[in-house]
Amino acid sequence: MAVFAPLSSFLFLLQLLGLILSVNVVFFLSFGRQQCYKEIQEGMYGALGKTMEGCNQWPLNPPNFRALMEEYVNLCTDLSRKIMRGIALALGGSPFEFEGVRAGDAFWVLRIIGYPGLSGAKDQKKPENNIGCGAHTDYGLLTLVNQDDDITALEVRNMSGEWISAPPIPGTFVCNIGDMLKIYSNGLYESTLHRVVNSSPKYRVCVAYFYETNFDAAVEPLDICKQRTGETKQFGRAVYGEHLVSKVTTNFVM
Ligand SMILES: O=C(O)CCC(=O)C(=O)O
Ligand SMILES: [Fe+2]
Repeated sequence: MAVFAPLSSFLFLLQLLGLILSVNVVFFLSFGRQQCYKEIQEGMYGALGKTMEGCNQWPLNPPNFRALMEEYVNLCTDLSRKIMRGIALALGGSPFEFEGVRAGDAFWVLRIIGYPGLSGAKDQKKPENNIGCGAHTDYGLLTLVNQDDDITALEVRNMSGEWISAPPIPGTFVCNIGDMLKIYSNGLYESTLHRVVNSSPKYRVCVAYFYETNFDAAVEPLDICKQRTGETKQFGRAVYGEHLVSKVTTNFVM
């Protein structure tokens, strides 16, 4: 997990999202979590894409919400592609390792999450706030986490197995490495286990953008990474769309 400076400040957007999250308008609702996906047209990926086909449902108010979110997604996509070029170079490849059939048509997910503060959970007589996000790894290549500046809630498990905080640094994103990058890099990059525990009294908002491979990419360790890790393939082949569908259908069952 690493921290990167963003292209610009999105404070205004977070304020706007605070407003949106207080009313019941959703794309795909599960307790304060709203998400949209890069749209998959009918038949685009055959049986592989069937579960994910359809359009995002945008709220009509505020009227510029959709345009703002689409602009945000475009900026995050450009930034992520640039970061992936840097990572490709760092792995010893060409800057374009993650273009073409790998991530030239990168799938993406945008998730807007609201975590109630401790005071909101008091009436349930819970000693601590367990309305959060359980330990998991992200599925794709990279995640850009845009979190409230004044609440430390995101935790990461380090190599010694301890949970450590990833405190917000104003003006930056936390960047998670996802499962597909772990496979491509043959384990040189770890998809970091993380979770969210909001122990503050304040409602926390996070906007997480997930930069993925192509939906139908068949992901396996890159030769350049195998050479650096003793030629042994640590992971088998995984089709990103299958991995996503299996996570989505088991993680978000209502
Ligand atoms: O709320 C956060 O800081 C992270 C959320 C997260 O890990 C996720 O949505 O995958
Ligand atoms: Fe995550």
